[in-house]
Amino acid sequence: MDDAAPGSHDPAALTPTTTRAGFVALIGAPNAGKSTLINQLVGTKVSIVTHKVQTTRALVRGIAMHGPAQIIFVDTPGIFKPKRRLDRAMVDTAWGGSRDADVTALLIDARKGLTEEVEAILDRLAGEKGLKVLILNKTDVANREKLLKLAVAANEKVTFEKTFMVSALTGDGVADILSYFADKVRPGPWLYPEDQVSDAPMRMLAAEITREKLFERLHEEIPYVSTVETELWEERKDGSVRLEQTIYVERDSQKAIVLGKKGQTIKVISQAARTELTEIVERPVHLFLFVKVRENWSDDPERYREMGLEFPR
Ligand SMILES: Nc1nc2c(ncn2[C@@H]2O[C@H](COP(=O)(O)OP(=O)(O)OP(=O)(O)O)[C@@H](O)[C@H]2O)c(=O)[nH]1
Repeated sequence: MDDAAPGSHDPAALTPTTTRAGFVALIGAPNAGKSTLINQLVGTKVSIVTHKVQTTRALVRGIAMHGPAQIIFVDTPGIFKPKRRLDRAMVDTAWGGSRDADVTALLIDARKGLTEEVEAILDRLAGEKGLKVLILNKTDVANREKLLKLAVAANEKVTFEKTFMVSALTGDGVADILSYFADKVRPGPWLYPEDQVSDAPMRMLAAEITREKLFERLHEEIPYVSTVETELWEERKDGSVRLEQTIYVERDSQKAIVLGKKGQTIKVISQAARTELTEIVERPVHLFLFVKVRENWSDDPERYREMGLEFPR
């Protein structure tokens, strides 16, 4: 017999279910700890974490399973004052991600407190609709009195349904956030297979890892003008993976820096990326890196699409 009432076209009524699923957007100033928190919530490395700012260029989603709930996190690029075209695209993408989500969570670095950047985000967030929560991060290094003052000040500016205090680094308080979100996402079928922790295509994740290694190795201008693309991801019969990636820079002089003397720099970057990828895919990885000069890539709409960003007009 059909469970649905006669004449009902509500799909939920046709498939009675207790599962829940939905999106949570994490927004915050660069370095607030969004990537660290998502990795902690999901339990697997899906989003790159570095000590440098503005490393998250594309939306990378992590998926957490909590009882019958599937929570899909959108790790938005840090929201900051846009100057270049690429920066504007990142900011627009961040706010777009927030509007599409069931819950928007603002993450604040509690040690830094209400900086000018955070104030600007609060002002804009106050005008946005939807369910909002506040997460004060880095409690492991923040002073307790300051934390409480910060919570009060932020809540005066924006109507947050709840305020959490966590350390994304140690995991302290993170379980509470997960239970809360599990409760807030809507009843409905799961949007991804249960065992799939990330829908970020493996190619993109692999490119992010190599870009992270570039950041770590080259401290100057280079990482900001380079992009990494995975051209080939080949599963081989012997169980290993062959990966070919291209690092794009804007000038020959930058190419020389990335390669290093006798190719030493690129070798170190490649070894570090390969080690990490091998751990993640739990298989031997053969990584081949190429460096190419592509002038003005940051003005090319196609490069933006590859990074999951809208090209700003
Ligand atoms: N002490 C401490 N450090 C943290 C905590 N959470 C994150 N960090 C550190 O803060 C830095 C920035 O963390 P990320 O997770 O990369 O920050 P993000 O907000 O994703 O940064 P963008 O990608 O630039 O937007 C890293 O060095 C983290 O290790 C925390 O709870 N405590």
